[in-house]
Parts: sequence; C-alpha cells; structure tokens
Amino acid sequence: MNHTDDSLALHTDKYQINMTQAYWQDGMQNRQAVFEVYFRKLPFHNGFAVFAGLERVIRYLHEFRFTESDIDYLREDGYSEEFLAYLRTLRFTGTLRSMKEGELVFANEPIMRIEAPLAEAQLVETAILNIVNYQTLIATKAARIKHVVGEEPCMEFGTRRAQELDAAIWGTRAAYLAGFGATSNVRAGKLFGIPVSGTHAHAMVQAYRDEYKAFAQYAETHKDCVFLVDTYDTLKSGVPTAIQVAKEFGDRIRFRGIRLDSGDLAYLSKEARRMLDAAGFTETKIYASNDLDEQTIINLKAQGAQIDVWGIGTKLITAYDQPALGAVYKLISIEDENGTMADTIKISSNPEKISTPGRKRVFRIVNKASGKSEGDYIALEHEEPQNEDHLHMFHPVHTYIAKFVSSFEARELHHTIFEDGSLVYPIPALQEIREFVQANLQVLWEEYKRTLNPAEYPVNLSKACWDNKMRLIEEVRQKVQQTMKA
Ligand SMILES: Nc1ncnc2c1ncn2[C@@H]1O[C@H](COP(=O)(O)OP(=O)(O)OP(=O)(O)O)[C@@H](O)[C@H]1O
Ligand SMILES: O=P(O)(O)OC[C@H]1O[C@H](OP(=O)(O)OP(=O)(O)O)[C@H](O)[C@@H]1O
Ligand SMILES: O=C(O)c1cccnc1
Repeated sequence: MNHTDDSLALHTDKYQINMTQAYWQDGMQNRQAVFEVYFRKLPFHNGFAVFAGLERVIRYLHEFRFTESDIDYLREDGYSEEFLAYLRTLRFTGTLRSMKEGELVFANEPIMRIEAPLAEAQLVETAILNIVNYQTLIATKAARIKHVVGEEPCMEFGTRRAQELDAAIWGTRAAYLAGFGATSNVRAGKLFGIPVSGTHAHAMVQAYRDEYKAFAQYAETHKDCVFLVDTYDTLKSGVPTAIQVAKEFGDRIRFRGIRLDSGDLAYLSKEARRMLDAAGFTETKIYASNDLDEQTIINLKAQGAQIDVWGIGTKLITAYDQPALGAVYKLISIEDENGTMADTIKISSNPEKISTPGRKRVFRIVNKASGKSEGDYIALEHEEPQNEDHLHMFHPVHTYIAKFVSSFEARELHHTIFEDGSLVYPIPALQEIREFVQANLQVLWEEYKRTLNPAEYPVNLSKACWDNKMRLIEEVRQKVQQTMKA
C-alpha cells in the first residue's frame, strides 16, 4: 500500500468526487439536497427484509473527513489545490432520518433520508449503500433461516467463506441481530459482545490419526465437549467413540453434544439420537452443519431429523441464492437558485420504478384490535395520519386496490439520527436490537412471514403524496414535450 488507510472518505466511487467538483466549481455544493435509501424488490422472494447497517453508517458519517493521505492521493490524480482545500474542510453537517436497526422494511419505502449540502450528501452515497445493502441482505437471510428453524439455536459458522474480513464481521452481527444465537468468530464476540462458541474440526481427529485420542485430549482440556463424529464412519466409529470418552470422563466433562457434518443428516441424526439415548445421554445435543440453508432445513425437519443445534456458514454469510440487495439512493428534493426546495422525480417506463418525490414520513399502521399491521403508509412530511378517523390505504400503482382502516395506531418508523451534523440518537445495544426484531415480527401476520410465496405486504402512499407524484410526472412530461418541439 502506498498510502495510509486512515479514513473511509475515499470509500466512494470516483464519479461522486467528480460530481462534487462540478457542483463546487458551479457554486452549487451547499444547496440543500434530500436523498432517500430504498430498494425496489425484496431479497430471496421473502415477505419482508430486516434493516441492518445503521450503527456502521453512524460511525462512518461521524468520522467522515478527507485525511491528509486522502488529499495526497487525490492530488496525484490531478485534482486542483483549491478543490482539495475545499474537500479538506468537509464534514457531515446534515440531518439523517432513518429506520432503527432491526426494523422490518419493504420494497419502495424509504429506509433512510439524508438531508445535507449537496456535495456531502452525494459523497456519502456509495458507502451508505455498501453498508446497508450487505447488512440488510444478511439479516434478512438469517431471519428466513431462523423462521424455519424455530426455537432451536442457530450458530453462525461462515467466516471462512465470507467475502473477506469485513463481511464476516458485520455479516455475523447482522445474523445475530436477526435471531442467530452465537457465532464461531471470536473477533465478532470481542467487538460486539455476541456469544462465541464452537466445536472442533476434522483436522483434530486427523492430527491424532485416531478419534479416541482426539476426543480424549479435547476432554482433557475442555469442560464443555461437542465431538465431531463424521471423520471416519459416523455410526460405526464416531458416535460410539464419543459415548466411550464421555463415559470414561464422567463428571469431569459436560458432554454437550456431537456434530454431524456430512452424509444423510436426517438418517444419521436419528440413529445417533437412538445411540446417545440408549447410552443414557438423553440431554446430549446433536449439532449439524454442511451447506445448510432454509431449504435443506425444511427438508430435514420434514424427514424427522433429530437435530438440536444448527451450524450455518456459507449459504448465510454469502447470501448464496441472492448475493446482492439492490437498495438505491435517490434525490427527492433539491434547493433551487432562489433558496426554495423543489421536489425531483426519476421517471421509468416501469411504473413501479418511478421514484416518489418529496420529503416523506413512513408509518406502520397497526390495527388496535388485532395488534397486527395493516400495511405501511408513506405520507408527506406535514401529514399526520394519526389524526384521521379512517385512513384511506390504496396501492400506489393499482389504485383500485384500496381499503379504509379505522381504530389504528400510526407508528412512525423514521427517527432523527443526526441533526445538522450532531449525533442525537443513542445507539442501542445489540441485544436491544435483537429484541426489537422479534417484537416487530410479532406485528406481522403469518402470511407475510412464510418463506415460500409470502403475501405482498401493502406499502401505500397517502393521497397527498400520490398527488404530488402525479404532479411531477405531468411536469416532466410537459418539459419533455417542449424539448421535443424546440
Ligand atoms: N437427509 C437429507 N435431506 C436433504 N438434504 C440433505 C440431507 N442430508 C444432507 N443434506 C444436504 O445435502 C448436501 C450434501 O452435501 P455433499 O454432496 O457435500 O455430501 P456430503 O455427504 O456432505 O459429502 P462431503 O463429505 O464431501 O461433505 C448438503 O447441503 C447437506 O446439508
Ligand atoms: O457448511 P457451512 O454452512 O459453510 O458451515 C461451515 C463449514 O465449515 C466447516 O467445514 P469446511 O467446509 O471448512 O470443510 P469440510 O466441510 O470439508 O470439513 C464445517 O465443518 C462446516 O461444514
Ligand atoms: O465450531 C465449529 O464447529 C465450526 C466453526 C466454523 C466452521 N465450521 C464449524
């Protein structure tokens, strides 16, 4: 490395810096700009996503600055001294409104809203999307897996397969937040207080060239023992040897379990259970791992597998079946040359992809009688849906799909995190976020939670928000027509 890696300011796409340069040269850099973060499609065909990444976004914005090494590097790239001097002064001075980490989020609703001088808001886009896309994706995958597992513990085993070090660490945190119970990554334990636990690998049995010696040595050195029983022959050698060592060591160890890591996990777990029970080890748990995900787990359960603890690595930490969430960062409002805010829109031939202009608030409309959510309601900044007796909720594209809701609680989902550059939000403990996820899931009807073909959760626009969108679409249409005539 030629330069010290002492900041994340350059963790951005070059075009952000180039746009910033254009704004700065034009004197536009301090115009207030409002951007929103949202995705258009839920990952894994799931019925909801679990938002994760806020804590890291907070750290990033808090520390945002171009260091001398960043400036030196940009100088080599030919940027002018005047522009570099300007970059050196930049800090995040804006306002961030965001959903809390652990909030359930759906397609086409703003997760975050960044309101800042244009240059700042533009420069932070890439890192914010990088963080939110990955962490939300993994938290959602973890929630899917946890949903099919149910009450049994899930352990995160993915570090060796993760897309490098950061992904392992923050992915583990996302998995824990969404309901996993422990990780094998010791550094994640140190950094975030996640419970760390583990068994042992085939290498240990191979190193001793003998299962008995390996298990016995493990038992000599550890009170809690989980023996990996599939190195040679699970039922003929692994399980009997584990039982033998456990009997020999008696009270000197706690024989917590055995781990199965290959072969037919349903058959082997049932046989192993029978053998452990027959030997009196009815409390000893059966751990299973080997490329597990929600599909294999559903299948194993359907076969009556006797698995008590699930170790899940590759398919979780890499979001194997959908390796990217497509959250975007879109400009929704910008200060014009007269100092007034003007809403902006991005048109698409696909109506679902047309952005929704203007500063907005998102509410979860919870039916007071059932305690369940009727859907999310996106309103313009000044609106107070809570004050309405009957809320008209209609589909933003197919507007005839509509209902009136009464006796509801409109829970606002955005919170102020930074106010004019100051952090005003107390970052919650990870444990609290974990509990928040479970409480949020309680509010969702089961129809939205099933992993296969879930029902589509309503995300509606208020009439005022919808009208504003239609007004801008018409404005753009007229502008395009005038351009064509000219
Ligand atoms: N009873 C089962 N029903 C459905 N899937 C299973 C069952 N048992 C195991 N699996 C899954 O099938 C896949 C089998 O993996 P693989 O082909 O690598 O076989 P293996 O026995 O694990 O071999 P290896 O020794 O190379 O690990 C894994 O994803 C595993 O989780
Ligand atoms: O299967 P995952 O969900 O990724 O869980 C982690 C895997 O990592 C370990 O073995 P590794 O894959 O390194 O080697 P092995 O399976 O060939 O023993 C462990 O035994 C699991 O199988
Ligand atoms: O502790 C384990 O059993 C473990 C840890 C990482 C990967 N696979 C298994």
